[in-house]
Amino acid sequence: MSGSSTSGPAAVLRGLSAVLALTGRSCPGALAARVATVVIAGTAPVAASWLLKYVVDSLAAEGFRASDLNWAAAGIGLLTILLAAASAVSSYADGRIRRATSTRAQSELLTAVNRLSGLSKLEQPAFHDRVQLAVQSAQGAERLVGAVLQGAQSVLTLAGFLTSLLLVSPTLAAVLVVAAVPALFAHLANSRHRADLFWRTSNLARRQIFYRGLLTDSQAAKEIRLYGLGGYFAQRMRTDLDSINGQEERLDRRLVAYETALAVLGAGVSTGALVWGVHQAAAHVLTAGDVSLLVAALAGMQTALVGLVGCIAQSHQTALMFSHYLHVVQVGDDLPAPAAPIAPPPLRQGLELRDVWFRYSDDGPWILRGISLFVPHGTSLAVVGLNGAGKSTLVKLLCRLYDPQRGSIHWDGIDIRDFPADQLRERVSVVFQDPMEYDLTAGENIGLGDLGSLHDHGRIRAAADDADIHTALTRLPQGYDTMLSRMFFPDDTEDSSPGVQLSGGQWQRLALARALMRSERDLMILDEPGTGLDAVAERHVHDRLTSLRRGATSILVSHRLGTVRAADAIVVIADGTVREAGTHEQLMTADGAYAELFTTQAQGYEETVR
Ligand SMILES: Nc1ncnc2c1ncn2[C@@H]1O[C@H](COP(=O)(O)OP(=O)(O)OP(=O)(O)O)[C@@H](O)[C@H]1O
Repeated sequence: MSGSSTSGPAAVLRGLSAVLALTGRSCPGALAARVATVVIAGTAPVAASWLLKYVVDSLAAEGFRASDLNWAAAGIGLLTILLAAASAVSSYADGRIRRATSTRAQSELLTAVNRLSGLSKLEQPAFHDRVQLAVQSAQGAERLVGAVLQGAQSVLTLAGFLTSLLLVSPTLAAVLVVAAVPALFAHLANSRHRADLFWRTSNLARRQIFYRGLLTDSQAAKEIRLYGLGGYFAQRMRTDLDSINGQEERLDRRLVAYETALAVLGAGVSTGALVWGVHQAAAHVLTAGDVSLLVAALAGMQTALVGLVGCIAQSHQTALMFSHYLHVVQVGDDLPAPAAPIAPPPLRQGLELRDVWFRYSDDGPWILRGISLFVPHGTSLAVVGLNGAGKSTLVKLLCRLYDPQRGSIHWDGIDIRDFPADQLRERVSVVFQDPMEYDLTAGENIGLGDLGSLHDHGRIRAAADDADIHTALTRLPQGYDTMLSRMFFPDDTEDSSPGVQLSGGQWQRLALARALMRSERDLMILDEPGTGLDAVAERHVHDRLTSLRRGATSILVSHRLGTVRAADAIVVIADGTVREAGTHEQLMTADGAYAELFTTQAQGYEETVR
């Protein structure tokens, strides 16, 4: 991050105005109430000190009558009541602002992240850091509002006391203002350093959260214990924390020197002013009331100045941090939107890849190097190849989670970049190689495949049947309503017993059922749907999928060559290119890479059986 572009005054002002606008949108009523309390709390101390001066001068005057002071005493009492009420109202309004602003900021942030159509931004570590800082600043947005309001209150108090002091002694007022200038700049510099430090250490902070997650995650616990990795990861977390703490410590140490010097300067100025005031009163240049006003102004101005400097520093720092939030909510989509978007039509001719080249980053290796192939409508294509050949990458390109750098993918002859990505995905059903395991009920885990049918028990059950998981789900304690989580309880139930966990193969079948909620879509893509299934389940699921895919356009990625031989066409991907293509029989006759893979697998089975 360049320091100048994101930590200059322009960035601070951008952050400030964005947070105030956000608060205005989130809770205008509470903000208005809080502004009213600022006016009361900012001006009441000044008004009280003038009333006090009047009382003291009256007491010292000849022929003073106690009844003359009744209104002044009542005024001081009223101000005290007003201040107390303002304090209570401001606590309440602050609570509302905190809840509304933080909720709105976080929801706008997540909406922005979710607007990214592709995966590439989310896979960049720097963007990750920004999102993490943005989440922190979204949660702390209300602190910035609080600091700005507190600052405004201090400005009002300062202005009031400054005017009062100007009436007593313009020189003294000028000395007090000049004494505050170094404090202001020191705090501003400090907050800029702090914001830079946050950014510099965000990678370390993210990593130590990762280690902490590993050490407390039940999924990771097996390997961590088996390989004895606990101490190792704890040590790495410690090293990262030490590094962050070391950098913070150095900054804090610099601050001690600053703050001591500033406190001594402030105390010196106040003491000098007081001594001067007493001498002036002794010489009858100032009245006793003037001295009481001077004492109140000195105390009030010191407090307001410290408050103002603190608020500026805090809002400066928080506003700079807020630039990360603004960066994320304003981030452009990682997939270019089509200039003239077309709604994807039902697939009728087929899907075609024309000389597709792809790599994950500009300086990374090419993963796909000129892939060309055609999947006619209503046929099945199987994709096979060694680990890392680029099969899953191809699947992700077909879903437009990335765009190829060269070449194009066509849906009935139309470049898929001309479709809005979400509309293309509406026409596709996919089981990814690493499907999600949602901490939700079994029924929801399936229904999520088609949100519109989330509560359609008939369809959910049919999909579970097709994925051969229905019977297992009915045996769960609450059937389809069983929570598949050890962390959360189901909503809207009295039941607070923890949910259950499924086996790896059962989760895999659940993911398959989720995809089958969309089985009527134009294109079905299955990336290793058999991983984790036992032999009986695999046979069963495979037969079911074969019949479901019949007449539909489908792409199946699999290492189990027994399951791909029925496909209408098979391609072998190697080194990012199509090494071979044809039917099972053609490829076996060609005696090339496919035949070698197939024979090796078949021999493995035969040897096992023997
Ligand atoms: N998000 C990513 N960022 C960078 N490189 C990636 C990413 N995903 C995959 N790769 C790289 O792309 C190459 C192809 O990966 P891909 O997952 O497409 O292979 P695959 O053929 O599906 O392998 P497997 O049979 O093991 O599932 C690998 O070298 C992998 O390291």
